[in-house]
Amino acid sequence: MLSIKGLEAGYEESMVIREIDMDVKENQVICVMGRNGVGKSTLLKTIIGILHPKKGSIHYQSEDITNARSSSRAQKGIGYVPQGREIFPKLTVYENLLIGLEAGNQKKVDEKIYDYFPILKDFAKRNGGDLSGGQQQQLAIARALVSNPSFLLLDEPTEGIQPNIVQEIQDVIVDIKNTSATSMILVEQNLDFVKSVADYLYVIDHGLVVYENPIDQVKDDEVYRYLSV
Ligand SMILES: Nc1ncnc2c1ncn2[C@@H]1O[C@H](COP(=O)(O)OP(=O)(O)OP(=O)(O)O)[C@@H](O)[C@H]1O
Repeated sequence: MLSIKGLEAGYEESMVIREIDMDVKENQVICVMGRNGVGKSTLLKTIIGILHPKKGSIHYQSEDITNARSSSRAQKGIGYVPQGREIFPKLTVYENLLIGLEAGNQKKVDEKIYDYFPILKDFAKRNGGDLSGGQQQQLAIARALVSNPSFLLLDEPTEGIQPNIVQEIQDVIVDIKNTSATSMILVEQNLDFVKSVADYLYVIDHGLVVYENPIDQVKDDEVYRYLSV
């Protein structure tokens, strides 16, 4: 479904990700772990098209999207939840969701979004900036889901979030996996969370894949070896 080959990307002269190969199949949840600053967000930004690769290719549903605009990737069904949420603080919760609709081909906000995150219905008229961090994260995920993506990129959705909301986000990811064909790449720091949602794990270090395994073959100590500072 998504195939990345020999991907290299970075900022100006600095190469951050180097020679990354990754394959994601339909309905698969892939997790990417790694220490701070190793290039996880850079990888997602390159997949969604905010950054253009210096080398390598990205194919989505057999189509070469290596040089496609990010708006066209969104139209093709790739949704993105950036690190730090990036919701619009002066717009209401509902208006934030409408912006998510513009990215895709859906016409209205599916009630399922409110089944996932009931607080967004209760707080529909509040400004996004007045929500708690956890509620903003729910809004950021919902904003990506309203366009009914076939592929979802999630950048550290549990970072700094209270445990009950982490649990809700986990439940939503598992439900999407169980009830749709949607695939995901999830950047995450929490190995327990990863093991509860993922099918396959990649660990990145210095811009390279240094460890990969199906989740049922992942050994915690091997992963922690790459995560410890
Ligand atoms: N806009 C930018 N311009 C220049 N360098 C950047 C920019 N954004 C990130 N970097 C650098 O690229 C490297 C990788 O950053 P990236 O955000 O991809 O790491 P990460 O693995 O997602 O880290 P974290 O876990 O802290 O979010 C870091 O050295 C960072 O300082």
